[in-house]
Amino acid sequence: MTEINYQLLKEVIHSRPLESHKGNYGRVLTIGGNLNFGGAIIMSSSAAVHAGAGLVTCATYRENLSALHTIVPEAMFVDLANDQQITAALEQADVIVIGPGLGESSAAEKIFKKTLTQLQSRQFLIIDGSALTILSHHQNWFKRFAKQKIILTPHQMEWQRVSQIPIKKQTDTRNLAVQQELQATVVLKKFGTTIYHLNRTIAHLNVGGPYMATGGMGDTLTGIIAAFLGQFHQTTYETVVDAAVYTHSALAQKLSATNYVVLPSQIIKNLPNFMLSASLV
Ligand SMILES: NC(=O)C1=CN([C@@H]2O[C@H](COP(=O)(O)OP(=O)(O)OC[C@H]3O[C@@H](n4cnc5c(N)ncnc54)[C@H](OP(=O)(O)O)[C@@H]3O)[C@@H](O)[C@H]2O)[C@@H](O)CC1
Ligand SMILES: Nc1ncnc2c1ncn2[C@@H]1O[C@H](COP(=O)(O)OP(=O)(O)O)[C@@H](O)[C@H]1O
Ligand SMILES: [Mg+2]
Repeated sequence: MTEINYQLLKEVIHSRPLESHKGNYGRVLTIGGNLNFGGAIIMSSSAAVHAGAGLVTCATYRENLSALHTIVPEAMFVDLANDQQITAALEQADVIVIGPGLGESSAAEKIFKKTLTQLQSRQFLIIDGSALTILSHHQNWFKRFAKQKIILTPHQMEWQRVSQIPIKKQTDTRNLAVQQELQATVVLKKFGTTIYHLNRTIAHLNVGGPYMATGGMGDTLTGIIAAFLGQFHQTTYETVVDAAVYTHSALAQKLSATNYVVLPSQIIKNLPNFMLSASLV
């Protein structure tokens, strides 16, 4: 087991070459946000923009469009109810996030299955929130369609649903066994988040705390992981995932020095400054 530390950020976050453009920093597609949980996919999209993704497209329902564009005008929109638009968006993306606020309706199940079916081997897929619960009901889809480069970001209850391991019995040995069967990276979110990689290495997070316990905190993490995977290619993708998870909690910890609670939107706003500091040292 390795402890993730600040040193890792220096390996991953570099100054940008002068001759580069938005196409060099990742096309991120975020899928989610039903009527009740629109904020989740907006936070994911906004986190991706603020963590440096070159182009972010949010696939959500029309009801969320004006809120999306008010909060993060940098993000583009595709209508989650428009099959043709979704097909094209899935085709073009480098990194896909599915699940924040998606809900578990039959339409949500359909879009999850479509995403798995269309997934290309060059693409990264981050599965979070409602999509993890859908996955727990349809493990056969996952085994049939999924390719490598899939990252699951469950909290302990979502992991219980997917792995069938009760929260109290979620030890590294048991978690690793199921993760290896799934053949996906697993970011198990909790106090002391643990990341299980395909090569069986286990990375442990020793930053972050209860000031992060606000709805939307995990949704925000998905956007940071997506942006990092879209733009940082000088190390292995496992290292990039570790660096993204560390950034989310280390930044929250920094902000907690002067704030009783740290909101997802505060983390989002402070990402560019935090990343600049890491790129300079
Ligand atoms: N603003 C928005 O739009 C927001 C939208 N959201 C979206 O909502 C959707 C549903 O996601 P969800 O996580 O809220 O619900 P669910 O999957 O039922 O899990 C909760 C259950 O698990 C249990 N639990 C045990 N351990 C836990 C742990 N370590 N961390 C957390 N929970 C833990 C917990 O136990 P309890 O609280 O009862 O003690 C409870 O029984 C999803 O799409 C998400 O993206 C949210 O992000 C909020 C902001
Ligand atoms: N006590 C805590 N210590 C460390 N991290 C925490 C704590 N409480 C919450 N978090 C972090 O907040 C995030 C919560 O994720 P999640 O439950 O998926 O949130 P949501 O679905 O509401 O966006 C995770 O990254 C988790 O590690
Ligand atoms: Mg969540």
